[in-house]
Amino acid sequence: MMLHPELLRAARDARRPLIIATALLTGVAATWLVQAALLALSLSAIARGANGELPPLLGGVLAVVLLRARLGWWQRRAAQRAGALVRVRLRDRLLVQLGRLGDAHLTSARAGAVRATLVDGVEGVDAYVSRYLPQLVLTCALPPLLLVAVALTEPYALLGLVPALLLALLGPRCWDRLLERRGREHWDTYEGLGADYLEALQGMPTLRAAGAVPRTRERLERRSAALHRATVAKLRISLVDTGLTDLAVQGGTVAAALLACASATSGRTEATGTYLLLLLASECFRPVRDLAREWHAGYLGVSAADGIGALLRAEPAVRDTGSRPALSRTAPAIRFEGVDFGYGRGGGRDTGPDRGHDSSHGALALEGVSFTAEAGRTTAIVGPSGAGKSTLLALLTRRCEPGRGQVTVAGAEVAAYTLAALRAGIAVVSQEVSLFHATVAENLRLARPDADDGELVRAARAAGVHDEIAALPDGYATVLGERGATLSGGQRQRLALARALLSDAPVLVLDEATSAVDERREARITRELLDAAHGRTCLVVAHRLDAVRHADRIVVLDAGRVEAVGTHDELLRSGGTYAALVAAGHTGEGELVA
Ligand SMILES: Nc1ncnc2c1ncn2[C@@H]1O[C@H](COP(=O)(O)OP(=O)(O)OP(=O)(O)O)[C@@H](O)[C@H]1O
Repeated sequence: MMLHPELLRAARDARRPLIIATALLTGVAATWLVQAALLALSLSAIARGANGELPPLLGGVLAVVLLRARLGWWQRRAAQRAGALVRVRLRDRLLVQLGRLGDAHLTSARAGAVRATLVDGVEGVDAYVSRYLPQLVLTCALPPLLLVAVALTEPYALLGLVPALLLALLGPRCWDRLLERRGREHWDTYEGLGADYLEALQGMPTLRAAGAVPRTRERLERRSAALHRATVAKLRISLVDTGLTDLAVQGGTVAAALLACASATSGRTEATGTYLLLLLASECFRPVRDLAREWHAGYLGVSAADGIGALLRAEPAVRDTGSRPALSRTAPAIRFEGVDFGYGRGGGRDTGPDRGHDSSHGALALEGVSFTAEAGRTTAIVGPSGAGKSTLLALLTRRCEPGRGQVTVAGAEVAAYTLAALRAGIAVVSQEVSLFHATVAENLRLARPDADDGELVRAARAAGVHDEIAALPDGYATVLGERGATLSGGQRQRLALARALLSDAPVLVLDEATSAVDERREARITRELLDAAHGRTCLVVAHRLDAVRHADRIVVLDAGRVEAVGTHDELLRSGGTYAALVAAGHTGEGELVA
């Protein structure tokens, strides 16, 4: 009898169908009792030789059986409705929460573990709520009433029934803690195995290339064996639990039968009373037996409940406390003013759990960063690897908060906007492209569902991918494989660029968005893109400096600080990091750049 607060909270989503399911279950239990009474009367009639009484009694039994079948069908339907409601609402809440937590959470949690919680965990909660809970209510309510009925027939029978019922209900509670622990271990192992499998499948090309497939297979086999052990350990406890319940049920029924016989031979009960006593004693244990069965169905829900609760209560890295509903449609200026940021805990502004920290906790990723990306212009950010370019973009889209200083868009601090408004106003294309198993056109229209075909083509042309789309078997109606697997890396990136161009966002951020495009095309695509994005404020981080030399302004970052700001020619003239980076690029060391 395990009650988990998280599961009870989930049950509130389906209060009405659950009440109906429980009421119908009570109706089913009532039919067993009526059947027991009718059978007792029938047996008594047979014993007395009153065969004439049998037809109506047996007809009654038949009617009760039919009624039970009907009630059982309704009950299952109500329970399924309750379960479906719980599943849908819980998954909705989890998905909303995952959206709130953002990608920062998904970098710390493993995708396979989140999948297990969302799919298998929620299925377990359904079984717990729709099957176990109604049965639990019935088990708590019915046996005490039946004991009263038994006491009225033959009080001595309680001597066998009460201890057996207490043992059946309370005995397994001794194992609850152990069972809970084993359940959690089992769930953790299950989640871990799911995450390992997903990771191995997604990383199969890399594993193959590295010749690591056999090693990975061995690791997965070890994980599978660990899951097997965890399952057996859990089952062992569970079987002790079930065994104890069965023992108490069988023992109690036998004790009740013996006491019923004793009271019949001593003349304390008539034939009808004796038969009734025997049948009622058996009915006392029916809910207990059914509860044990439903427990096994709902057990997964109890194991997953902690993980579900933790996910629902997790705090996002940044809080969505802003109230500005949208970025203006005109291109805004973006300003970084004295921004410090460090990864890790402590320090910084206290607006959420993942703040930039003070320098006492280690090196800052950004320190005193100040510059302006002017409205409607293109600003490039360059610097060696680890200089802080991606961190800067993460602060702009509020995936983290500055420890000191501020980032403003159109004069308002980024925290003043709602997260949805801020992110809708900034179209980001990064190195990692998300494409979905859908047509090319559907993938493009994610950014703007109402875009017409002409707009799709214009965006695709600007991103340098139109000709390749047109050459696909069904052109824009070609279905892409999962994650765009049927395209090359460069094609995927250019599709993502076309998608960003389609969006109405007044700010366009290209974070190494052309890294998979060959060098010859990169500069041309970047130029055409920026032409197409004309009128928007563009921030560009690019690996190869040829791609950003035409930017209106170039901000040079080095070790988290702004080293210089200027045009390509100005920066070349002044020497420094930029000139060194360009020189390195020209001597074939371009990969060190940006
Ligand atoms: N999630 C993180 N946790 C801890 N440190 C991080 C994290 N992300 C980045 N860093 C550190 O912050 C610093 C700046 O990283 P950032 O990714 O912003 O650099 P970058 O200029 O974009 O580098 P690259 O050109 O290689 O992508 C680096 O020292 C990096 O190791």
